[in-house]
Amino acid sequence: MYPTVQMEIPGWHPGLPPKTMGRLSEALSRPAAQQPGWPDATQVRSVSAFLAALPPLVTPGEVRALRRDLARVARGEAFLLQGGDCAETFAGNTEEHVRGNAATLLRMAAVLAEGAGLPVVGVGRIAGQYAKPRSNATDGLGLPVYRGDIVNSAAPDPRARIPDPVRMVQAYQDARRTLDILRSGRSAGIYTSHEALLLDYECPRLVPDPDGGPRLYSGSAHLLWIGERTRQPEGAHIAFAGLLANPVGLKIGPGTTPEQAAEYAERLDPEGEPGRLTLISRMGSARVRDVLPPIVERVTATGRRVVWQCDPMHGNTHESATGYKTRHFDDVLHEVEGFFEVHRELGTHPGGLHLELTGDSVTECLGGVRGITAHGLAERYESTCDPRLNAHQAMELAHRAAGLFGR
Ligand SMILES: O=C[C@H](O)[C@H](O)COP(=O)(O)O
Ligand SMILES: C=C(OP(=O)(O)O)C(=O)O
Ligand SMILES: [Mn+2]
Repeated sequence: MYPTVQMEIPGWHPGLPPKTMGRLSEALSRPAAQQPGWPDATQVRSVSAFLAALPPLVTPGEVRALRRDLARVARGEAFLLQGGDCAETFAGNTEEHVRGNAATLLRMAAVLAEGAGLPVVGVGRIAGQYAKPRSNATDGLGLPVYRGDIVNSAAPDPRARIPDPVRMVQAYQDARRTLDILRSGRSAGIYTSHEALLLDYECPRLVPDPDGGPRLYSGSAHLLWIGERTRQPEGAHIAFAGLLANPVGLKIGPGTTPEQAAEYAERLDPEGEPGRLTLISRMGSARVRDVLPPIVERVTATGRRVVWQCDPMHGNTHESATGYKTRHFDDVLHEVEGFFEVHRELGTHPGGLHLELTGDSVTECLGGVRGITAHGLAERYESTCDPRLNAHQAMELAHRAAGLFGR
């Protein structure tokens, strides 16, 4: 188990009414997993205060539009396609990269819309996907592990791995620039999302509901999700997600019991609002057909309409014979097929896909019609964390998934 930290309770948040501040403080009084060991707490406090004074990246109006769209997905009237880099990087977020990822997502959305006969809601893992939870505290070289550009640098140098809170400001600026690129292009209709992992970044981005509602809007992204490694029921991340007016996602791995899934649904969707919660299953191709059905049945029995989304990436990771962290296209496809089969049998809506992909011609995942081999991975392996489908593999998956609707 990775050590948890006790967050510092901020006393500085501008504009939050005292009652709300009390609920945020309660959330942050819980143990928070996967937070960096910042070397200088005073510096974190001043960076957080600086971040809190910066304008939101997304507006409550946009967030409400996504809530309406996800309600349609939950009712079976639309499909959700979410995808992008495992880890965005400051250096890698060029205009070409951002436009390439968005264009790939839009092309896939068109294919899926035709296959499903439904509108597709497009959400990027973009404009903020900078923080990474890790399995181990050190990497293969024995250095403190890379935790995403918002925390430290991937460079294999002990000094570069020291968490630097100023990187949170750089992440905000990079996200703003990415959004500007998205909003000025054909990709303008894509919503943003990232894992709500780094609480020192997420908390300053909260704003009160302009209509006086009890929940807080995150100005950080339209949709935030809680990861597999930080979903401890009594932990800070789940409590944080419960405060949000934004729709929230929750990753559920093969260890999740049906009872736990129902408890998450009750906790994160207390009002039973269709689409408020997206349950993102990442079971692995060998487990999805066994593990997912009782979860879907149990959550459906609570009367809630969640979005069921399949992440066929994170349960299918292995090391290649040539030493690369990779996934095989066939395993990814097999998990997607299993997900569709489960929902067909239960009569529930296979609501969406959650993918790590890029428009770049990288060689990070094996297989696909172009047949990337273990030796071919070295050609262009650029991810700083998990392997992504390249544009060809992503389109191939979209075509195969499009063929699964109504079968
Ligand atoms: O993106 C997901 C996780 O951060 C990632 O799979 C963890 O990778 P690790 O097992 O190499 O730490
Ligand atoms: C960290 C991730 O996944 P998970 O929490 O499912 O392992 C991710 O989506 O990058
Ligand atoms: Mn990942």
